[in-house]
Amino acid sequence: MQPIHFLSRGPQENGAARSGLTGSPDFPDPPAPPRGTLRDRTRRALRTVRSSVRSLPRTLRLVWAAGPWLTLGLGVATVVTGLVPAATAYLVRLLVNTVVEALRLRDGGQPEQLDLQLLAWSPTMTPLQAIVVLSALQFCVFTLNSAASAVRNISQQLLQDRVTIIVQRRVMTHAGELDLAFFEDSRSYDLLREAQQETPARALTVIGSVFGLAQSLVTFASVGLLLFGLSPWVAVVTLLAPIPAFISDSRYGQQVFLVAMWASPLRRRMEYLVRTTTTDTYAKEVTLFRLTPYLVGRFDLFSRVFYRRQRQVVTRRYAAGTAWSLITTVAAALTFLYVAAGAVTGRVTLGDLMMFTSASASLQTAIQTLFQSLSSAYENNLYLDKLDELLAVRPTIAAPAEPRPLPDPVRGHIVFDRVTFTYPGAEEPALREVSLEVRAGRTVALVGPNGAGKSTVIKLLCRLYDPDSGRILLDGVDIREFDPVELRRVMTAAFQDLAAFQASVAENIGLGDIERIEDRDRIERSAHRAGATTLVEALPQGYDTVLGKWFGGQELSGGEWQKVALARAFMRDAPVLVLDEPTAALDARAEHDLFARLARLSEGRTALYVSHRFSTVRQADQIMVIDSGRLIEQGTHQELMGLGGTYASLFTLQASAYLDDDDATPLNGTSRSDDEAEARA
Ligand SMILES: Nc1ncnc2c1ncn2[C@@H]1O[C@H](COP(=O)(O)OP(=O)(O)OP(=O)(O)O)[C@@H](O)[C@H]1O
Repeated sequence: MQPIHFLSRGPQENGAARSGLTGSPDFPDPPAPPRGTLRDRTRRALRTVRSSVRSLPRTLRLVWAAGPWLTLGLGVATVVTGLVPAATAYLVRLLVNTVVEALRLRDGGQPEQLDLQLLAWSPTMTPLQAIVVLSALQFCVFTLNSAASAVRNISQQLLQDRVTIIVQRRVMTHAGELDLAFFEDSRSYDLLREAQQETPARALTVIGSVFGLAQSLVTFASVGLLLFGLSPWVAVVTLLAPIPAFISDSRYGQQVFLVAMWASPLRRRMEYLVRTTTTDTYAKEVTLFRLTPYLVGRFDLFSRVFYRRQRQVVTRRYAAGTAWSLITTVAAALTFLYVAAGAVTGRVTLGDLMMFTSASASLQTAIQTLFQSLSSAYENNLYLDKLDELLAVRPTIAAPAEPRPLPDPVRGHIVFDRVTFTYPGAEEPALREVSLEVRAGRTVALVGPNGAGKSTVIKLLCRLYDPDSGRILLDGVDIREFDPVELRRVMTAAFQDLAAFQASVAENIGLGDIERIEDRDRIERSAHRAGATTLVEALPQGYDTVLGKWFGGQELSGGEWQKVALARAFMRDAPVLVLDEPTAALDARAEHDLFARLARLSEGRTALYVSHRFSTVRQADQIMVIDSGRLIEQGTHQELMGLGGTYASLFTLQASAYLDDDDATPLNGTSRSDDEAEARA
């Protein structure tokens, strides 16, 4: 996996306090962007502009991919609404000048050349007629503006939904290609959360800022031109006045983002606490142990720290913004004074003054929107970077350039050749120099104390991870030479921490071979092999019964879910069957029945299973005992009992739990094994 550079661990991630429940909510200041001199700030503001402008094509590509027609609609509406302020201001000028002329004529003045370029085609037009035409034009402009606003709102809203869908879809598809290791790393979890939750929520602001930028640019250019015609320096002052506010805002925009990233671990804890009090899996214990007040208390603790920080940044940002925008207000007042004075001395007409009033107000708004959009585009850009960062994470377990075709048929001969493996971030290897051989068609049981490395063997075999050293061979070929997708096609598995899909029984089983999800015969056969037929038949709608509470379905017991998951594993015609404690929740009879039939069920497949129940383990063709990441014993039940080692002691320990204490054989198992056997018994 590529290193994730940005996501520095928050303070809670360091040291001992990594628990989601305990630990200090100490939340030192996030890194503040350096204050620097005015020059530094200006440079930073320019960087913001450059970065925002550079990000535009990417954002536009995203929006375009979401809906080309909607984007076009939004584009046209943006240009139209962008031109409206200039058109309105210009019409106001013509209208006021015409009214002044009409009043002059009424008072007996001589007709003057009306400054009505628009009406030049009809020099004979009276002022009254001109007023009617201008009012009609004004009406057209307003109507056009309303229509354009409607188009803009519709396309913006729809585009927002489309962008959200597209981003979520991309994240889903990409997450499906990533390694298991990615999901087991808390930093990746943050990245995934940012990309998946923040980015779609940013869709509105992304679109808003891009098109807001475009609209204000159009207004800026058209109104700027009008003002320039009136007085160049008025235009320049009006255009430059909002820049200080922008420089201030670009600093805070960056800080808001930094705070959000810094608070990510904190928010993850808050989300976790919400989940513990609102999710069914926790409900029993939370109620029984009366944990809610404690959990809510923890939530309060984290949320206070989070909120305090947010409040600080948000207030500072907007207070500073308002203070700086005073400069803009002062400049606006001065220019207004100048133009008004010009109207009194006759340097400009009354129409010019009205046009200036209307135009400068629109220009101020346009420039502010322009700068805000730049800041916001910059901020959104940082969030979109998160999405890109996620999409750039490549699985380390990828197909080789020229994958080797799988043997046809796959026999299922498995060899671990001095395999050592350490989990990412772990200090000790989970497996050390493990060498083992499972001959094709055999049923092999992996046993050993908790944390011994049994599941790790299974994960490596399914190529969810790659070993640090050593090789894993399938039918004599290193599994890294195959395409992992092809490799997993020849394996089927059931795990203890099974996936309970909120779907019908048939679908839950059919997902084991997605191409045959409609094949009811096969689904029923798989259920039969897993010993789930009686269970399914007792359900109200049989195979069509929806399971799980999410969508109002029927809840199953742990063991019943396991039977369904087992049936799913049997759906696939895979030569290698892997069962990682899939029977821990089954009752003794169900498990016994399953393993008694396993050899037949596996139908010549290689079956590798992990179990802590020695009564079933003994039926395996071969038993491998793993302890502390090493293979320490292997053989049949008889051979291992004869050996009198760990297996024999664990077996005897478990058997003795069913007998009187007096009958129990003295043991020499490790203390971990003792705990485990006690728990299992
Ligand atoms: N995702 C992981 N990241 C880091 N360490 C892990 C991870 N999964 C397991 N380990 C560690 O690797 C070691 C072997 O774990 P493994 O799950 O293979 O044990 P196991 O024999 O299957 O145990 P159990 O009987 O409890 O299921 C343990 O010390 C465990 O803490």
